Amino acid sequence: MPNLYTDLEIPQLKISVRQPLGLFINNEFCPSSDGKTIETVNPSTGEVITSFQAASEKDVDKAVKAARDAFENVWSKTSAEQRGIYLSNLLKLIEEEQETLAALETLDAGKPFHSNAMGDLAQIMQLTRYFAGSADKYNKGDTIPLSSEKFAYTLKVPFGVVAQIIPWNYPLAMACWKLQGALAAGNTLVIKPAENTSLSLLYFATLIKKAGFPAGVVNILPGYGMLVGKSLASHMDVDKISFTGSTKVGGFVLEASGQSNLKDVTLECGGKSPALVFEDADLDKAVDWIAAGIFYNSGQNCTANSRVYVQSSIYDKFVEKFKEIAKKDWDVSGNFDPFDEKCLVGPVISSTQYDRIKEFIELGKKEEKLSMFQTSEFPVEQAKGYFIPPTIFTDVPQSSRLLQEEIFGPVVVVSKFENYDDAMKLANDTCYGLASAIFTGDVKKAHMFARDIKAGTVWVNSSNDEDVTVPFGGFKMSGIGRELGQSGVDTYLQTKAVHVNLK
Ligand SMILES: NC(=O)C1=CN([C@@H]2O[C@H](COP(=O)(O)OP(=O)(O)OC[C@H]3O[C@@H](n4cnc5c(N)ncnc54)[C@H](O)[C@@H]3O)[C@@H](O)[C@H]2O)C=CC1
Ligand code: BAL
Repeated sequence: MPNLYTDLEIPQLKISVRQPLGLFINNEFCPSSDGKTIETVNPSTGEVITSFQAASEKDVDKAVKAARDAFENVWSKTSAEQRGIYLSNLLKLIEEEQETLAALETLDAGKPFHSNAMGDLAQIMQLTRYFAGSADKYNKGDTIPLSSEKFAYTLKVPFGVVAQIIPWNYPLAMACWKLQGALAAGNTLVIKPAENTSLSLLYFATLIKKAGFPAGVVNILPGYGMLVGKSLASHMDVDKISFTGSTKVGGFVLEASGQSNLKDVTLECGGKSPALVFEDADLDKAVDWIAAGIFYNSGQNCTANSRVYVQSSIYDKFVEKFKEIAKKDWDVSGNFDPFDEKCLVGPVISSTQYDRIKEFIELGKKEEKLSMFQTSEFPVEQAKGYFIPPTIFTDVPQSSRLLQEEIFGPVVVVSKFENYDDAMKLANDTCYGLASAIFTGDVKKAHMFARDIKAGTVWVNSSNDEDVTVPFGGFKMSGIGRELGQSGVDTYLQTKAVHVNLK
């Protein structure tokens, strides 16, 4: 029998974590059926932390069956109020264990503990509170009068077994964006964390069990995307799938649904979100928001404002201030321990992502010969892990690959525009439509922008300050469907129409 737990020491916080390493099926940790494991690496040091069990197709069948049995026999008979009570129990446990959960995010995903990791936990607690309260509120249908002898009503019913595929940039937060709403709506779940960030969700499984959720309601299957993710997407007994990750894999998930049982699909995919700065904006505030909107989480945000367009009259001033703030507030140099309070920009997630981002930087510098500023020397000689200094490319043409493709790192492109029409044309010229931001003192221009931009989220005089009560999702190739807010429950419910004949 393989070891299904290990003790992880985190000396910076003086804590030791009893870390589960198995698949979580029917409220028990178990080994994978074929004995395969995956090593997970600390991105701030490049060192292996531990290895965990990697699910096989057989394990996928086992987890889906557990979820199906739990749905048919227990969860579909559990009242909405009781579902809310389980979620409230979970909230209490998350509150008690927030430091441990955040520490695992720092260890496994490299997130600066005090800012990013604890920030993720704050959001997770808020959304768990929100969805606990929503379990008995958003599952109501309508009555539709038809004639004196006929009426119809609608029932909002859960799909049944829902699969969820999670990315590595917000391992626990993205899982919770999906998990809590789906449970509030009355579904049972099989969740696959990303292969490089599975530890926090496996630890979270222990809280699911302690909170009292019946066996089989939540099943967690660490493993490879090409195997576990693919098998869930094409599984004949999964009723709905929700995915967050690259647009390319989102397409595969949609295709797998079409080739199997037409399961309902929600996709949260990539982005190349624009931020527009007009000459009537408060420039200092715009610079602060835009720097945070690209450099927070080392730029690994689907909504990162990775394209910045600035009105030509203030362009030079903006660029000067932007470089200053990047250097002052977001530099990587000097602190490579994400548990240290002074570390604000952590490493990127993996050597693969590091190499990918480095290639983009080389492309901009050498092939496209763009003007580039970095807050410190790159490669960062003193760092063992995957640290990339904030990088700003200026005067970038619209055709540049750096401006069109999602880089998913602390790399931003800045360009000029002359007037509103010019700016809108540039801002909408992309296959993505996830988020957008405008900085202006003119309220009319702000509302025109909200009308004209093709994006699922619009920020007026701010950026990347999402709230769990507000729906989130993309236009165009950024996704299908919405999460968070009431949509976070609605997306896990389907409508049944009942026609009643009184004659
Ligand atoms: N929108 C977002 O939040 C995210 C966007 N990305 C984008 O994707 C790029 C590449 O990162 P990757 O790790 O390769 O992203 P990815 O899209 O491959 O990974 C996301 C999740 O999908 C799973 N997956 C992979 N192949 C699958 C398949 N065939 N069927 C079902 N599930 C599958 C992975 O195991 C992981 O859990 C990033 O540079 C970034 O541009 C990555 C992560 C999150
Ligand atoms: N900001 C949370 C969504 C994402 O970046 O993946």
